[in-house]
Amino acid sequence: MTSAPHPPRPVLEVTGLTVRHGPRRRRRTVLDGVSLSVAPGETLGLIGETGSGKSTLARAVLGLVPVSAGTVVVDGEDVTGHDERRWRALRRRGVVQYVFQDPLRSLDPDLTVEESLTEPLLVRGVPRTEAAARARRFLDRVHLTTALLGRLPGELSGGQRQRVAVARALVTEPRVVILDEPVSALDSANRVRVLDILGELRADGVALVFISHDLGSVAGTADRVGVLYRGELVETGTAHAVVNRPGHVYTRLLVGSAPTLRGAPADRAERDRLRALLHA
Ligand SMILES: Nc1ncnc2c1ncn2[C@@H]1O[C@H](COP(=O)(O)OP(=O)(O)OP(=O)(O)O)[C@@H](O)[C@H]1O
Repeated sequence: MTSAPHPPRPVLEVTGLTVRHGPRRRRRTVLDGVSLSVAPGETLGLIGETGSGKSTLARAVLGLVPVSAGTVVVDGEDVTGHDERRWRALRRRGVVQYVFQDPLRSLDPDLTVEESLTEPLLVRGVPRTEAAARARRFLDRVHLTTALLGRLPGELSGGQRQRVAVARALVTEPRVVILDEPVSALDSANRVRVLDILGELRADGVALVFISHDLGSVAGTADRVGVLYRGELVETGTAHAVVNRPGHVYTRLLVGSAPTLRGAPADRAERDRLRALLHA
């Protein structure tokens, strides 16, 4: 008798994550008991309106904001109680990487593309020739030519810059890459290109957390979608299920407001009804 294969161990496991901001008497809960997990090669889309806590969740996973309760386990390592020294060591190993909405935040304006791509490797002790070879390989991975290696970020188009930022996140061969609104600053042609590249990464076994306020960008790329609403994860499911059978009122409103997702958008009266329910 053959036993069923074990599901792969998640590379990111967040359990009951709670983040509160502000001084004690005016403390606000920004994330409230959020639990999620991402498997190798899986893309989790995280959507929510502005202020719902998406960036806070990403920052908490990266040790950039203090966690009030809950745990974060990255590649089997509980990082919740890590001090700054252990975080630095983890970041240096490049296990988790972060790509910002604005690639100029991910890239040093004074470093050439080649320097941006080799720097994370050189600090880890990778020999220069190997780092240079890897930089070329990952530039190719994001469909850019080596002719760009000598350019500064300011000498690239927005779409090229974002692809360099993705390549830089990938050179350390991370287990998890968190992309915070990676396509929202791009025009539609570049948006499609970057989304295609993210789709291709799945085959490499990299786990992606793709954060966006736009369900339309996420639904085509993500295997599963989580919906954050006012700091709570109100819904998770396959992209197909969330789009076709949204459970939470907020998700129904999101789906109803995105005409390209399911043919016709919900009519105005239906959207007004859902909005009224949300704010009741
Ligand atoms: N350091 C902080 N101190 C106090 N409040 C904060 C802090 N950082 C974020 N917040 C608040 O936490 C809430 C969630 O913010 P967050 O940036 O995570 O939202 P978001 O979903 O990423 O929004 P956006 O889509 O606009 O980037 C917001 O109300 C924000 O004002």
